[in-house]
Amino acid sequence: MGSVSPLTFTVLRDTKPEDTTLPAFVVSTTRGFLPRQDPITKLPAEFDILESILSRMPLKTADGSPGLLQAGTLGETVLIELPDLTWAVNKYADNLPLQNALYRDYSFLASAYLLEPCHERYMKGEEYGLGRQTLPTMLSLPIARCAELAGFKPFMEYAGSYALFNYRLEDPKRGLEYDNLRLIRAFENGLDPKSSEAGFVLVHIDMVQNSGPLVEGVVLALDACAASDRGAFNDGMDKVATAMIKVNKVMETMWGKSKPSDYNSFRTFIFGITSQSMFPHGVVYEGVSEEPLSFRGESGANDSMIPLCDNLLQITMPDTPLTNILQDFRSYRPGNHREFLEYVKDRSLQVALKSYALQDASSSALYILAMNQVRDFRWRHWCFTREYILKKTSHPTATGGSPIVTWLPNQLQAVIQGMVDVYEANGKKLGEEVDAVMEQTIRQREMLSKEVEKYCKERNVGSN
Ligand code: HEM
Ligand SMILES: N[C@@H](CC(=O)c1ccccc1NC=O)C(=O)O
Repeated sequence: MGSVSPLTFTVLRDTKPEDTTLPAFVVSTTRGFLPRQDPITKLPAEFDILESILSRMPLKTADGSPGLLQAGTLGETVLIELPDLTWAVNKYADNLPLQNALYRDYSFLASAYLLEPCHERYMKGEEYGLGRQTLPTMLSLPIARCAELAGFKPFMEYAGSYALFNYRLEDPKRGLEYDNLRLIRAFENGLDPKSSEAGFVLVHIDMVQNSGPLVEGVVLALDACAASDRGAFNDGMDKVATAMIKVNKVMETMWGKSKPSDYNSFRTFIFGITSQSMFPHGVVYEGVSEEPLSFRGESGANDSMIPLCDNLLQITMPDTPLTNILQDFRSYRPGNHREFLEYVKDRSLQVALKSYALQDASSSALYILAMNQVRDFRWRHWCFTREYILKKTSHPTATGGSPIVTWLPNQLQAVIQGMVDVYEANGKKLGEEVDAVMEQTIRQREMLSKEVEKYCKERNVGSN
């Protein structure tokens, strides 16, 4: 009676790269949230026509010549050339990493097909207007099938498609070094590795390649807390903060690798359906559903590193409609990522990680320093949003469908508040390093409030 059985979750140490019966995405201490093996680049021969359309698709193709999106002929090309290849998708049903590659490729084509008219208007300096409202069977049927097999919704996602399953190594021997990374698929100029589209995606890969030690730190902190092992707990928390320092350092390279002035042209193709003016009634997936369907678009909100930290550290978000969007985003990710995040959330509560940390001054300081990395990430992120989006476009919703001015600050203010609460609960006596961090944090809180107020006024939007 009374004892609660410990929750368990298996994090891979060996990613079993040759095993095609496991999904492409399984969390590990070595590759963290990256796929178990580098993404498949070459589809089986049955899909040659899909490959052909995708390689002709980008505004600028691999050989530098203008592609179908530049000519505005992608839609008609799909309708004329692409047969329904669902039978071929089924033929490879047992190979899950291959299904993931098919899902990536069909989702690129589906997004380009749906948003091509918006891109044309954007290039003429007009509003996005409406996208195509129907996905025809040669796209809807195979994407529904491979998405089901690979464990995704039938619309482009951050991990399974656009970002984390969209890189290849130019020289396999050099591994995941930034300069050795190339995109597999692109909408605009992304096949040129120096382009802003390539830089935008590849910086995400470069960050997530540091998530293995983050996962390791989280597992260590949880297990040590359960065993009341203070030394090991502090090591785990330190590992978490150190991994996030590295992630944040790489994040800073975004400014140089992807220019704010280039962002909005390839961005058109990564919008979703949910809460977007381009798809006011959803999209009809012909032959899949009588009712129109709606999915959120591409977003880093579907990355798993920050939700992992939120769940471990028990960061409390306010009870607002904005927080509901955050919860909804958590369903747009590989199944195993989702299960791991749920496990960490439940286990952290079960072992009362936060109160365990606050029972000891050194653990409290480490807890604040880990939170500080989450704050640092979200603050830089707010700066990105200001420079790449708010200063460049008045479109009110982000690609994932969240309100552009207020959503990110909802979470950033919550982290800041969490830090202030822990600092004050410790009588502000956690050493000089923490004092300096808190001084900066409180200054930032004021700056953020003022900025958000200014943008809300300018754009005539409420604060939540
Ligand atoms: C130029 C760079 C970036 C811009 C302009 C940008 C923009 C945005 C926007 C507007 C959102 C709101 C969500 C939505 O789509 O509705 C968002 C969410 C998010 N993005 Fe980014 N992002 C950038 C880079 C990154 C990078 C490099 C990462 C790293 C993984 C990232 C991770 C996230 C996360 C975790 C969220 C959810 C925020 C939260 O939980 O508070 N973003 N991003
Ligand atoms: N929500 C962002 C885009 C975005 O979030 C994103 C999209 C694809 C891949 C990574 C992303 N990273 C950042 O959040 C936007 O509205 O532009």
